[in-house]
Amino acid sequence: MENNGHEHVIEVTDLRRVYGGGFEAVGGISFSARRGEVFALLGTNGAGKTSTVEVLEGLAPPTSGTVRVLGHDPYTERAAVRPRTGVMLQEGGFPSELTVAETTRMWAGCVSGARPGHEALALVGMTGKADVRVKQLSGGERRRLDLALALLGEPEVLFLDEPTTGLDAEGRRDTWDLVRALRDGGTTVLLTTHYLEEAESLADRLAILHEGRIAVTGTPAEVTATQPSRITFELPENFFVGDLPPLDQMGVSGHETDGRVVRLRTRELQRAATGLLVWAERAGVELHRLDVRSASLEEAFLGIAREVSESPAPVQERVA
Ligand SMILES: Nc1ncnc2c1ncn2[C@@H]1O[C@H](COP(=O)(O)OP(=O)(O)OP(=O)(O)O)[C@@H](O)[C@H]1O
Repeated sequence: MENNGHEHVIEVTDLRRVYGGGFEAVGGISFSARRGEVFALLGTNGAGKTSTVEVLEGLAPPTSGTVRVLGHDPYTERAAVRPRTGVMLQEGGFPSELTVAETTRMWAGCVSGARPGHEALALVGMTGKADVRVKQLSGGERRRLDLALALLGEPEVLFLDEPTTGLDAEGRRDTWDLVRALRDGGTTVLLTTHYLEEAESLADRLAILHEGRIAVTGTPAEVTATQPSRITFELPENFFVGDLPPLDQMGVSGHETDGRVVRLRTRELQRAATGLLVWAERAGVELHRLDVRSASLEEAFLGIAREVSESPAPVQERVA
């Protein structure tokens, strides 16, 4: 299969991975990523992200199901896939006595058509560290070196396993900018991360894994929309929730009170906020500590993890 334009570069269908002792780490998941798309795999610890990515990278075969990368089976057709992919592992594990430049040169020797090492180092802002030994690098600098090595072959598909772990805020933003630039240049990126802000900011689409299954998948906005938005405020003395207009008519689906603090949940944030503010204006009431916010991916993540662990059967592919 040729992969031009918008065809799927990564296709995972009913993937299962069962380890030696019979433990099912990945329980039949399906997702795909197009050319020039960032797809994020999120999940609780032990959810099956690495077990999935290892199969995509061709490091292990699926127990059942099919996986295609650039139209090929990454395990049985490794020679066709490997030169077109870049892999950034969680632990680079390079000889610590080598300098950054030596490491880059050594790695470039294993990559066909590698770009010059200094170019890869420049992409990740490591030009000034070329002569430093790997063992002297900070944790964040090692992650940048790992990324530079993954970029040596100018890959069409890039696997990034927790790429910004250990990076400071600036390093994280730099990596995000680089991933966006690679994506805009047509690279397909499969990202695993524990930073929900990272997924929200970078991913075109994402899937949240829980106990080896996809609990929810979609764009960050679609996944976030599975959770209600919230309005919080403090009612002044002598006012009670019963003084508010009927909550259901404002699109409010639920509420809690804690002393004078009122929390409203709604899936119609604009309608609920307008109803509340118009009421306050007319009643001459000042709402202290007013906070109006859409659900974040973090709330969606926590909500889904909670919901799935409480329900007997996982909810598959709730958002198409
Ligand atoms: N070789 C193995 N043999 C048996 N079980 C394994 C093996 N490797 C991983 N597992 C188990 O499979 C499950 C999924 O692990 P995996 O590393 O894929 O999760 P993850 O989502 O990447 O987690 P984390 O976020 O903690 O890195 C875990 O329960 C883990 O203990």
